[in-house]
Amino acid sequence: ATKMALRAGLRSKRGLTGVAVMRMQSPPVNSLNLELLTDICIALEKLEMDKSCRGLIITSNQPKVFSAGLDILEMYGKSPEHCGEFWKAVQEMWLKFYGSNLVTIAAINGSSPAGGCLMAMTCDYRIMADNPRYSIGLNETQLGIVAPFWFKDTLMNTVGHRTTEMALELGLLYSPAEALKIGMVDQLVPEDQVLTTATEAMTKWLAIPDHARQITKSMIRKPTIDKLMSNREDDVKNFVKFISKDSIQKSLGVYLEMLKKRKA
Ligand SMILES: CCCC/C=C/CC(=O)SCCNC(=O)CCNC(=O)[C@H](O)C(C)(C)COP(=O)(O)OP(=O)(O)OC[C@H]1O[C@@H](n2cnc3c(N)ncnc32)[C@H](O)[C@@H]1OP(=O)(O)O
Repeated sequence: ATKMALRAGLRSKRGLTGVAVMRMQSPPVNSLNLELLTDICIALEKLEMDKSCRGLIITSNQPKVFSAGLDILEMYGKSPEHCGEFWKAVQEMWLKFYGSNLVTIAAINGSSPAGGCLMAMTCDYRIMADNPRYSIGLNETQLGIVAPFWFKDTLMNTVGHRTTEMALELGLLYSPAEALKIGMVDQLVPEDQVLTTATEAMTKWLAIPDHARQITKSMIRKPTIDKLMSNREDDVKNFVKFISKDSIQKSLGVYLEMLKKRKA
């Protein structure tokens, strides 16, 4: 099954060219498994190489959810080898998005916990549906797991030091209004206007000459990217060691059960 729809080189009625729209469609909740992560990375790599493409809007084709974050089933009851491969794919996704030369806009049309929030925060601009039922944030500690330093860095670069302490230690999930207040998202709009607003915002970003914007973006983000680049292998080892612990596996199992019970 295709996990993603991609429309590159989109020409809208308003004459916006060179903008791709990536719609995640991995039912039910766009949890980021190895397959979806790989598809996303390949698509982004192709767009980066396509000289006619200058911008990317990422959104969801699933109702009510942008992305449920990392697929817990990729980390629960799996071999250390599998966990290592999975983590490399998570790193790759982050590196590609955070370091992208394209203008990237997240059109967040549903809830976006943990890895979903991380993915949105790698973008240059975030527009979220103004629906109080939706939430966004890095809730890892609520699962009994610890977000790695580059999740923390991304959050810190987005909302600042003190807010990161509260958000990350408490594993807070924010309503769209709260997320706007702390700067986790940049704009709230009615649900049916998320994509059109993203297109409007894109026009503004594309008015800036690419080379000037790209060099500026790189200057701001490079130190954070370099930190992971020079620690990639250790980061994989740390993840595998941490996630393989009996106590952590037990926490993930309890959390998965809670998700199922909540549904019942
Ligand atoms: C150790 C180093 C750090 C590792 C870092 C990890 C970062 C992460 O991203 S961990 C993942 C954290 N994600 C979450 O906590 C989100 C959990 N999901 C939800 O809160 C909700 O599903 C939702 C708000 C996203 C959507 O709610 P909705 O009511 O529409 O759907 P549900 O009925 O809850 O879910 C449907 C179905 O999907 C399963 N599921 C949901 N999220 C995940 C997930 N992240 N991984 C795997 N599976 C997930 C859920 O259990 C349901 O399954 P069943 O239909 O089989 O019951």
